[in-house]
Amino acid sequence: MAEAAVSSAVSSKSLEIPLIDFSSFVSGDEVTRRTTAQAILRGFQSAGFIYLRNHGILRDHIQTTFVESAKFFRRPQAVKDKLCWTTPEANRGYSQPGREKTTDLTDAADIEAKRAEEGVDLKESMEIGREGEPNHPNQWPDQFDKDGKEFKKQMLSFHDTCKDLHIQVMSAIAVGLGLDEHFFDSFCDGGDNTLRLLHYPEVSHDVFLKNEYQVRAGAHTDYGSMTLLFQDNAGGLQVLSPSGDWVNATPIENTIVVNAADLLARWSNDTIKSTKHRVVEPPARADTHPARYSIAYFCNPNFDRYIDAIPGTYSEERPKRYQGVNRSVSLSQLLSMDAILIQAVAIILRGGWQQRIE
Ligand SMILES: O=C(O)CCC(=O)C(=O)O
Ligand SMILES: [Fe+2]
Repeated sequence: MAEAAVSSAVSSKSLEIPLIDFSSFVSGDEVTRRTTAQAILRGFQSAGFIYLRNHGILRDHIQTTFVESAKFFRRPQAVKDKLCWTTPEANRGYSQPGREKTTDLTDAADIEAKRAEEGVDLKESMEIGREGEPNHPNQWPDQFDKDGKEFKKQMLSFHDTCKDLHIQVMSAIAVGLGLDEHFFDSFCDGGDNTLRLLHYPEVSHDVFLKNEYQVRAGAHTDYGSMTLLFQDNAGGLQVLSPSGDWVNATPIENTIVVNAADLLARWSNDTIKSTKHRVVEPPARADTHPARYSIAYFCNPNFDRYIDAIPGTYSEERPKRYQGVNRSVSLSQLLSMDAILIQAVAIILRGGWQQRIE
C-alpha cells in the first residue's frame, strides 16, 4: 500500500513534527500538490521543523558527501588549521574543536560567562559558501593532494544540489500560502547558502556526567531562510517544544530534517517559527558514544534582495511587525537593528571571543 503523503516524524505530547513525502508536492496532481504544500507550511508554522522523504537528492550523493566529510576531518590537525575560518564576512573554512560555542546570546560578557559555566561545543566544522563570491574564496584542501580535489568536486556538486531543493521547498511554502509557485524563485536562485560539515568526535559518557551543561552543540536558532539538515543515525539532536521541553528529533533513514530560520520567521511576519534546537548526549546508553556526523545546509535569500513581509502574512488585524531589511547592510547597521537579525555564535579564540554574524 502506498504511504501517506504526510505522517509523523516526531510525536510527543508537546511537539509534532510531520514527515512529508516531498514527491507528492513535486509530482503529485494539483490537489495532492496543494495539500502537501499546506502540510509543509503547517509544519513550519507549528513546530518550525519538518522531515522530508523522497526529497529527490540521491542516497549515493548524500552518502559520498558524508564519506568525503569524514575523510576531511581525519586529516592532521595542522593541515586542517591551514584552512581555518577567518572572518564572519567570509564565513568559510575550518573551525577546530573548542573554538565555537553556539548560542543566541549577543552580549560579550554574557557569552563569556556562559562559556565558563557550560564549556565549549564538542565539535569541529567546515564551512563552504557560494563558490566565486568576490573577496571570499572558499578554503579548499585541493592544494594538498588528490583527495582534496575530490573533496572540492563533491562539495561543490552537493552545494548545487541543495540549492535546488531550497528553491523547491520555498516553492511549497509559496503554494501553501496561496501564492504563485515561483514567488520565491528570484529571491533564492543566487545560492548565497552555506554548506557546513559537522563532526562531533567520539566522547565518553563521563564527560556529560561531570558537567550537566555539556552539549555537543548549544541551543540556538539558525539565521537565514531555512536549514536542510542531514544527520547520521547517532542521535542527539533535540528541538525545543512550545511548552519548553526538549524533544528528540530522532534520525529517520533517508530523510532530511528541515527547519525554518530567523529570517524566514521575520519574512513571514512571525507566522513561521524559527525554533531552538541543540545537540546533546545521544539517548542510547553507552560508556563511549561514537562520533556523530551531520551536514547542515544553511539557506538564505539572495544577499542583494530586500526582505519585506510576504504578501498574505500581514493584514489590518495583523500588521507588519518588522521593517523590510536588506542583507547587504553593514555590520554596524545590523547591530543597531533588532537582535533577530543576528545569529551570534561565540567563537572562542584563545580566551578571546568573537561573534559570528552570517
Ligand atoms: O548537527 C546537527 O544535527 C545540528 C547542527 C546545527 O543545528 C547547526 O549547525 O546549526
Ligand atoms: Fe542549527
